[in-house]
Amino acid sequence: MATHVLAPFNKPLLGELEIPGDKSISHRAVILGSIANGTTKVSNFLDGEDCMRTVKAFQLMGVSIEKQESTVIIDGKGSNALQEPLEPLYFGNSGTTTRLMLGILAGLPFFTTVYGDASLTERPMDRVIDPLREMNATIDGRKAGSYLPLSIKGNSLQGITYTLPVKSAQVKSAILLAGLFANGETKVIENTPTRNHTENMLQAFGAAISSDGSETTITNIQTLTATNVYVPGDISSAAFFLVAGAIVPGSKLTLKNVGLNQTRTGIIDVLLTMGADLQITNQQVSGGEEFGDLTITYKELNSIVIQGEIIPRLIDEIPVLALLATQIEGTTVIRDAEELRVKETDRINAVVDVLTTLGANIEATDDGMVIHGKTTLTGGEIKSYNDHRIAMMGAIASLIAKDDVEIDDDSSIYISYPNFFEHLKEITV
Ligand SMILES: O=C(O)C1=C[C@@H](OP(=O)(O)O)[C@@H](O)[C@H](O)C1
Ligand SMILES: C=C(OP(=O)(O)O)C(=O)O
Repeated sequence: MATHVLAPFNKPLLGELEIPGDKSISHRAVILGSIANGTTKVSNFLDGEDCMRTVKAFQLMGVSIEKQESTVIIDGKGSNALQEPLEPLYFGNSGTTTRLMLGILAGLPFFTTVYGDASLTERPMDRVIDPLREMNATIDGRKAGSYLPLSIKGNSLQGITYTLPVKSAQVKSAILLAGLFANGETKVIENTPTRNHTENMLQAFGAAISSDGSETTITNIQTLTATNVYVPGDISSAAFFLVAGAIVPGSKLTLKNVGLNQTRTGIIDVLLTMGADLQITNQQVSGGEEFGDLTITYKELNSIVIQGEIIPRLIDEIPVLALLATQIEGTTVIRDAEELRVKETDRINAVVDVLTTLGANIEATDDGMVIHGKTTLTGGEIKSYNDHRIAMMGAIASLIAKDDVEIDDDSSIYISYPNFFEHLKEITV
């Protein structure tokens, strides 16, 4: 537990940052590299706690995975070479590890038990377990198999057609990964598009997958072929510094090599609709994933309503977008974001609590929040709720606060952005 006191800064933020690798893509690179045949080299891998849970899980199943700084080398020998782990798999705080691994473990011919920390233990897993059971998976656990700890007895799986009842890329991914081991065709239909990194990476590893953006179909081809993966910077991490640049007068920040996959760029659309001065340069593509440099220059913004299809494209950015809204004249409304209630904490309540403590005018609704700006933020003692995105939102708020902001515990930040405070220091000199 590490308390962190941040003094107000209130001077322009200037500089250039290389944002660490994307968390979602890093998880998927380890998963597919571990079940493929051949050597997968993953560069710019996110060395965060969550992604290391995925690495450790495969190491316990006998896969050789070596890490040299931000490069990870996976010696894949195909899914048949995976071994029954001798101990329960610990997934820490990582929802992505848990849900994607359930899709893999359901089709492997051995027994596994999985568990997590207090937060993960309260997050719903029935959203993944229900469709996997339809595919003939044998999964059991607490509350009729809806919550961790869980046990999984690998089975021969059957393909299904499944329409997602929740807007979740983790659920979609779990079903598609199980589809790699299933007989026949597995089809996932989503009414609102969610991040498509699993589909892109399965394609890059040679899977038999096709997608029109709302219907994705996969068939079992027995083997995936290793390929090298470059992980672009995580736009969900870049979001903290995009907002920092947008709320501190006089700032100009460039964020290099940030992932620009269209299913993730909701924050860019929101900033542009609000009238931000945001430039995108050096656009490139690798492994089906777009990336480029983002430059944000401070400018007064307009309040807007954020709702509907854009929500899954910025779901993890909502805490810091709420902070942004406190610095905009008028009322910003966020709707259709009920998924925030089942993240690392109930992020609607956590955001409202933290920003209210700092003097903002913000109300929670069932599926979002309403923020009336512009308010001067005071300092104060805030709770991080053990949630990395809440802790980082609080740290960014301190830049414009009138007094010190004390975060009760900043250790969760290692989950997704281990060098966050170094970056904050770099631009506040
Ligand atoms: O698939 C992924 O990598 C993720 C999907 C999202 O969760 P849901 O699928 O639960 O919406 C997101 O919030 C999470 O940080 C990462
Ligand atoms: C929700 C998140 O991650 P996960 O679901 O993997 O715990 C997140 O990183 O904001």
